[in-house]
Amino acid sequence: MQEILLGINIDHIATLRNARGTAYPDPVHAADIAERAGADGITVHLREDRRHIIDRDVELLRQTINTRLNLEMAVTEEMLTIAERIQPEYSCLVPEKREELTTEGGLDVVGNFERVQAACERLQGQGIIVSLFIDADERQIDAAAKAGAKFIEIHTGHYAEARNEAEAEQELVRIREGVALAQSRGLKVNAGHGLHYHNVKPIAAIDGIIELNIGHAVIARAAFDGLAKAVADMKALMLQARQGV
Ligand SMILES: CC(=O)[C@@H](O)[C@H](O)COP(=O)(O)O
Ligand SMILES: NCC(=O)COP(=O)(O)O
Repeated sequence: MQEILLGINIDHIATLRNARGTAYPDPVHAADIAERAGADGITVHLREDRRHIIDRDVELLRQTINTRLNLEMAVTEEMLTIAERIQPEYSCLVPEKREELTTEGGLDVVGNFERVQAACERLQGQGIIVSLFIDADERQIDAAAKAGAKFIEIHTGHYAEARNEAEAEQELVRIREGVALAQSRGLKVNAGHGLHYHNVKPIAAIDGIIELNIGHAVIARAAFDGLAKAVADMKALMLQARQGV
């Protein structure tokens, strides 16, 4: 049986921090906990609007991560320069729209071929492994291979957002076929986006997928799994104060 790896996306630790402008919760601390719990890599998306992860986080994570840093980024000169300076193990090129709540689809490698190819060449020339975040679409997979990327990350958002079982099954078939096609083109395959505790198993079962990148659902689950202790710790502190401890 082939092993499957888990990359944990910690963007939304930073979302929570930035909501109050505090120094906590700290993505560096989150990465440490995730790694100790078995994460095989840490993923962050440095968005152009810096709505969650900021440059300082990426710099500190680069110094502290013990597994691998996967830097998700738009294909812009600004981000390419940052990646060259930070030297993540992986750079995942993603599409970005300023007004979107989260990434809405895969990168259009066909429509931006020269730009993506040049970015692959530039980053891989620096020893950074490039992954292209794309839909399970034959034309995009072919273009990704032609652009020289070593990996693709198949966008599982359409599967995650399926409105019924038939739609989910249709998306699963598309993803399975995409994985097989990508492998036949010499690409290594990761997957991610919108995966959670109730929809991950059929994707994780697909042979050939090397790693799943999962963030939002894990951070959301952590809030509830940790809530009872957090409340009890606060109450204990207050009672200690009344007892003069
Ligand atoms: C590329 C991808 O699927 C996710 O990493 C997503 O882009 C994360 O960004 P947000 O956390 O802002 O949704
Ligand atoms: N590339 C996908 C990712 O990093 C995590 O996406 P999500 O689980 O936060 O939707």
